[in-house]
Amino acid sequence: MNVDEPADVLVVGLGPGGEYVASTLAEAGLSVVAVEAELVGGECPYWACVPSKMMIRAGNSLAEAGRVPVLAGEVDLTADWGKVSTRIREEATSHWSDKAAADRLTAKGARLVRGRARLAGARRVTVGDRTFVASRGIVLATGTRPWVPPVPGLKETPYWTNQDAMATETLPNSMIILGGGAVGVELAQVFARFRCSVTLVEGRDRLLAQEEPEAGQLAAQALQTDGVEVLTGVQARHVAHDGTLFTVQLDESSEELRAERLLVATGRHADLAALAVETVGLDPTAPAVPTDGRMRAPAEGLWAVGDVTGKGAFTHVSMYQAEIAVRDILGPTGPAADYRALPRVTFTDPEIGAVGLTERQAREQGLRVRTSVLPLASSTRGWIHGPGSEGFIKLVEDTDRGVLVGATSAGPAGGEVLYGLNVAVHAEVPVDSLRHMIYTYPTFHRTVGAALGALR
Ligand SMILES: Cc1cc2nc3c(=O)[nH]c(=O)nc-3n(C[C@H](O)[C@H](O)[C@H](O)COP(=O)(O)OP(=O)(O)OC[C@H]3O[C@@H](n4cnc5c(N)ncnc54)[C@H](O)[C@@H]3O)c2cc1C
Ligand SMILES: NC(=O)c1ccc[n+]([C@@H]2O[C@H](COP(=O)([O-])OP(=O)(O)OC[C@H]3O[C@@H](n4cnc5c(N)ncnc54)[C@H](O)[C@@H]3O)[C@@H](O)[C@H]2O)c1
Repeated sequence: MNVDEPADVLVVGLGPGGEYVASTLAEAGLSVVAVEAELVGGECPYWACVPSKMMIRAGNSLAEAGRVPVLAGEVDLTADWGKVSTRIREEATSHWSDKAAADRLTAKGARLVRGRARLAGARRVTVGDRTFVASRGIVLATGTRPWVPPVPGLKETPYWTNQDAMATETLPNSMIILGGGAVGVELAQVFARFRCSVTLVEGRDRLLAQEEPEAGQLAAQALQTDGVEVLTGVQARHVAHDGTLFTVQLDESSEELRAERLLVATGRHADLAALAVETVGLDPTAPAVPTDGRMRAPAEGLWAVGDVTGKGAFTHVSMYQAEIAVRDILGPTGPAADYRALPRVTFTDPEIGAVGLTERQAREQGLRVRTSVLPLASSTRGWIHGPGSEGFIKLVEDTDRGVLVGATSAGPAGGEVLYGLNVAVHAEVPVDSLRHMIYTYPTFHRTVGAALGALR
């Protein structure tokens, strides 16, 4: 007969959020059982942020070299994907081994259990035929999986998800990407820069649909400059694979796309049914685990952090929430989770950084707003920079309070320029104060000063 195995805290899923919670609580002396079905570290280091940003760094170096003839002379350029895939295999993922991460976790005192966990009532979890019981509670940090749309034929084909794209040692000559969110646009640009012929299909009327319309337009222009065919406002109606090529039929047209590979980047979903959340009274069909400001879920002894909470599928959100959950468990508690100044960066070239609300979201919330949009090219730094200086600063001000509630900084280093805007939105720095700040000359971020003056 199996005996219940006790712990203070059970952590289910060891992506960035779960790993932080498990190791910090163990280091603080709690008895922690940490359960992981795949790799300790989760999506980010092996299949997502880190390898994709390595690809982007490589693609950007090609693009920058391509700008040399305008600025500095001649280059003889040969793109070699082997260098990228070797770096991902050897430097980033150690051949997709989590030994270092697992050792780091257990060295801090957590007990690592490998397997897929299911909830089994309050404070109870099963992994295979073992049952664990937590005296303090359970932290769910199980992330999301790719969401594959119900397009007829698609499921029967050998389509790629982000995992295949990160692991590939060779690039196809041609690729269709379904989905023009962050994954789709970042990878479309990388692959195109490595001479793959890419068609990007986005069902909504613009790329990066959750961001400002100007951001989507800029991303589309940048991709087209790199040779990507960008199709927006169209859905795949049927997908087939003949053993060599994919065929994608689009709606409202007789056009058929053909390519060697098909990457599905149509979003992600949390599988709450697989976690048996109904055993603790939660809805297994919900898109996310609901959480309060302390990352507590509405069930006894249950916390959730990361993508599974649906508060923003970003590693920095997961880490932020993990810290709040740890503080709630160990004490003393600090400020509650606050997503007003949620920053995000799409790492295309130009980078598209954004924080807080878009203009539309602000207006939908009933705020009286003033906005401004200024192109970087009109600034001294943009003009000096020359090729590759595309971008803009957009600001959204709540005029009643005189503070910025949202901003976008797109351009070279747009993700770094975002930092100042992130502080302004988070700390509610008065616009009047920002307007009288000194902005370094000649920087890209100096356009923020000009955009503040242009708020209408
Ligand atoms: C291609 C791509 C690029 C990205 N780039 C960025 C970026 O540049 N910046 C950024 O901030 N974000 C990026 N993201 C998003 C980022 O990867 C996620 O937000 C982040 O990984 C979420 O972390 P998490 O803590 O929720 O756990 P995850 O990383 O999702 O890991 C969850 C873990 O839980 C495990 N698990 C699930 N169910 C169970 C179970 N029942 N039992 C045991 N274990 C289980 C899984 O095996 C997994 O290891 C990117 C995503 C993709 C797909
Ligand atoms: N730089 C970063 O921080 C970064 C990079 C990559 C991913 N991420 C995170 O990962 C998550 C997943 O990214 P994603 O790009 O897969 O999802 P997403 O939800 O951001 O975008 C998916 C896109 O696919 C489109 N789509 C859905 N069904 C479609 C269909 N049948 N045909 C054509 N288009 C369709 C949607 O309209 C949407 O624009 C994001 O939420 C993001 O937070 C972050």
